[in-house]
Amino acid sequence: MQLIVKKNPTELAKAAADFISKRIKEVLETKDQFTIALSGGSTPKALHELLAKPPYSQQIPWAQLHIFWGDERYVLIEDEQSNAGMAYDTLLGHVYTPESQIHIWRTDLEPEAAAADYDRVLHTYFGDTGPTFDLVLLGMGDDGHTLSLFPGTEVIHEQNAWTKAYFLTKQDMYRLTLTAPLVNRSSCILFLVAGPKKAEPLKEVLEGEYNPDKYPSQIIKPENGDLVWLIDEKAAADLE
Ligand SMILES: O=C1O[C@H](COP(=O)(O)O)[C@@H](O)[C@H](O)[C@H]1O
Repeated sequence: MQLIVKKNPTELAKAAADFISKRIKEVLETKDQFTIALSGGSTPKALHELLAKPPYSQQIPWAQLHIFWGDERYVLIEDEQSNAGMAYDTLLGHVYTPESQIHIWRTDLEPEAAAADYDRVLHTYFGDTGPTFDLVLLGMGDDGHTLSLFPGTEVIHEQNAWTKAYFLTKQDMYRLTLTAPLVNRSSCILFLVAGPKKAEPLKEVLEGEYNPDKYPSQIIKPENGDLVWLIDEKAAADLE
């Protein structure tokens, strides 16, 4: 595991953009498509806005990317809470990746059907065995959640399914999420974490006892891939 601390959210976004750009370049030297899973929430917005501009908008071969999402809120894409909607507004609307390579969760279907549809899309793309994403971008919520794996939910311990839909009582909303077994088969996982509200959960996730029911981000441990935590100084404040 690699831990990189940057001064503030602006430097964090720049470091993430450099990391992603370099990773894409390296992987595309050996194959012709790059698969990335995006995250939602507020932290990735600055990263997206940076990637949407030169030099990243020009140096990244966007047409060779296959874009997925690690999780989604069960709202239509037009809703301001939509992770896919946010990514279109801040990034995908400004670069060219063919629509057929942008794999959104079908929140126009019933929740279970949307999860089944995404499972089918993933199995069609990756097959049933072997490594999955070239890069998964993850965030961590103030409560230690990542993806839509929230504290105290059964989905944290899912062993088989690649996707899940479930009703998250505390948010009064369905959530759609990839599961840990799928994400942990990725070649690289990059957490982006910023701000003072993340300091306490981050300390517990990285230095506390293993208790993924309370801090679900602990369940993310790539089987063979790289795990990188890119964080800002405020989020790092409580670390030893
Ligand atoms: O709800 C979500 O939150 C997490 C963390 O978001 P942040 O706003 O604290 O950065 C995010 O990773 C996840 O994709 C999203 O659905």
